[in-house]
Amino acid sequence: MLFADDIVLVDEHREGVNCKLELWRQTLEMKGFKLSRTKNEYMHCRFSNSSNQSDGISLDGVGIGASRKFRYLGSIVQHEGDIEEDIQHRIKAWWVKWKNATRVICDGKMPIKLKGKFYRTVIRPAMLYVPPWLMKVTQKINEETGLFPSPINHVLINEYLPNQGIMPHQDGPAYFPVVAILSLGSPVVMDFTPHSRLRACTSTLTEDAKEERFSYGNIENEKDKSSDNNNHHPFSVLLMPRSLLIFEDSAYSDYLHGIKDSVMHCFDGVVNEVEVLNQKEPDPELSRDLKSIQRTTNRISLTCRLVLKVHKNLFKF
Ligand SMILES: O=C(O)CCC(=O)C(=O)O
Ligand SMILES: [Fe+2]
Repeated sequence: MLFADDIVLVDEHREGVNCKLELWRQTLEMKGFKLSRTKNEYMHCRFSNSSNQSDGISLDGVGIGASRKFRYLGSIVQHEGDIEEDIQHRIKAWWVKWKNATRVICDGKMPIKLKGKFYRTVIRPAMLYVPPWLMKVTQKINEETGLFPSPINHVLINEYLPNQGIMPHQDGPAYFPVVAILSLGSPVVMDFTPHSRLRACTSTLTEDAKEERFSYGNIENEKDKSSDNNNHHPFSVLLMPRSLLIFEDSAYSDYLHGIKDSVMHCFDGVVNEVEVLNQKEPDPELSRDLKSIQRTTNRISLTCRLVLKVHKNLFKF
């Protein structure tokens, strides 16, 4: 039995697709093939956000089902032109491969020499390899921002459960001081708090501020330790899905950034609040009235940075 898959018929108009489909059907049937009515689907793309709707596509007079996305040659194409699902899918596939590879390295029974060989031939090339889809993302960030002096060479991919965040921290001197964070999945609020060396008096803690310090659990949150007298005030940013946050200069060197370990995030007073309230299609996890987010799905972030110096023999077995 012969089987053909992954065929896409494209046209600007519904009539065009219907004609092409009919031609395909007739040609295939002449050669003894059959087009499956259940497996074929059509997708109407709205890349230009135009509102005209398709009336549907039919095969031999019978309508076929509509789809909002499809997989073609390994890529997921979405009807509104987004690439979010594609990226999430590729990250998941990569994680599975990575976990399998690290299982070998962590295997106590494996001789150290063999581990070294496995590291050099499998792990290290995988770590230094930037897949083309990710390269496209980092190149676009480089080109659009013009903030990195050379190509981004480090992307950290984090996945957060709905109650997970990241403790307040600084990214440190190993990186060029510009960070670009691409967010996918659940929206969250990222808090920026001035570094303690920039706060004048720590003895004037207010009760509110003391409470804030412990709101991250047992990690000391330095937020509001004192209201500093040098223009370094805490602030927060709402990170919506598919948004790109870039910070540099004093936001990099003078502030800690963190995300609360909580399923509920309040976005009242975030620096980009207006942008959120103006959104045409609000995120289902976000309540405009309560100015809060109820995190129900995972969040994936791609933190893109430039490592200034890569040590060749960082790990040696
Ligand atoms: O996941 C994020 O949005 C932040 C990650 C981060 O700050 C880091 O990895 O240094
Ligand atoms: Fe960070």
